[in-house]
Amino acid sequence: MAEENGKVAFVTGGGQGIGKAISERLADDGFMVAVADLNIDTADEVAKGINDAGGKAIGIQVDVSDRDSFFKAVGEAAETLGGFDVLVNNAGLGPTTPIDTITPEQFDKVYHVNVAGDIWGIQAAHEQFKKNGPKGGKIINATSQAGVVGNANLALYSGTKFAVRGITQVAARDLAEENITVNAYAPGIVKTPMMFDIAHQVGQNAGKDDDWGMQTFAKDIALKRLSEPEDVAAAVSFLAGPDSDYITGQTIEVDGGMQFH
Ligand SMILES: NC(=O)C1=CN([C@@H]2O[C@H](COP(=O)(O)OP(=O)(O)OC[C@H]3O[C@@H](n4cnc5c(N)ncnc54)[C@H](O)[C@@H]3O)[C@@H](O)[C@H]2O)C=CC1
Ligand SMILES: CC(=O)C(C)=O
Repeated sequence: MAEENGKVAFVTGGGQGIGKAISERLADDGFMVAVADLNIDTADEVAKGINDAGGKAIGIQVDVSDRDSFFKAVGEAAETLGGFDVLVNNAGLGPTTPIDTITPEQFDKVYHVNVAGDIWGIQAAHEQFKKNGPKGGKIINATSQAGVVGNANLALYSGTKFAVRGITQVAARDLAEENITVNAYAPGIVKTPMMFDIAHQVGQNAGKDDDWGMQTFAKDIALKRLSEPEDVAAAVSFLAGPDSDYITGQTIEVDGGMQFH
């Protein structure tokens, strides 16, 4: 663990997968971390692991799709940890949705979590950053390689992740005067419960097993290995730290070389 840097980071979806790795990495970097998740048990467990390792973290329950819940959780984190410097809008839903199967209910649910959730988070963080004066703050949003190039059978998910890149660019312009940077990370095929669910459905739909589903996504990775959550956390560490102070409105692709621009 690095020495505490006196800054507070709030990570949504911090209870598992990529969000867990980000929470642990930012704690290693010296941040006090609010591990925020719909599932308070996993959030508390991740926070406990960080505290046991010598860092400082709290678990907080949040439903990112609910604006009041997001504001309440961010307010609680700022009060308990003594400030607010970085928001990682990481929570997301990734259903497999062949185009004709998408229902209005599914559309509402996925857009409320993946898109509205990011907007509520930006608003709640902005309210706190105003108290920081010229110090500003950093907002980091999760998009995906599927938000850079449309992926088969992921119309709903890909659409939300394209929207996240648009919101990132606009918020970067809107908040720049207050020294608030807004960037995004676009993971590739990461070994998490979300990706294993997608691989399972793709394999099952093709009459194949889960490994075939995963390899279907993995075949275009230039570096020829699937991503660990820690690969993504390393890029978020850069975006949360001072070395990225002159970068805003950008999406960093952390996909082992799937999409090139
Ligand atoms: N796993 C992958 O291969 C990729 C993931 N991503 C993105 O990275 C982010 C994290 O993904 P994973 O770790 O794979 O997902 P995951 O499904 O393994 O974990 C997501 C976490 O978010 C939490 N969550 C879900 N709905 C929530 C809500 N309404 N409010 C608060 N928390 C909620 C869940 O409880 C869970 O702990 C997502 O935005 C995802 O779209 C992007 C590209 C690839
Ligand atoms: C889940 C995801 O973001 C993919 C397949 O890129």
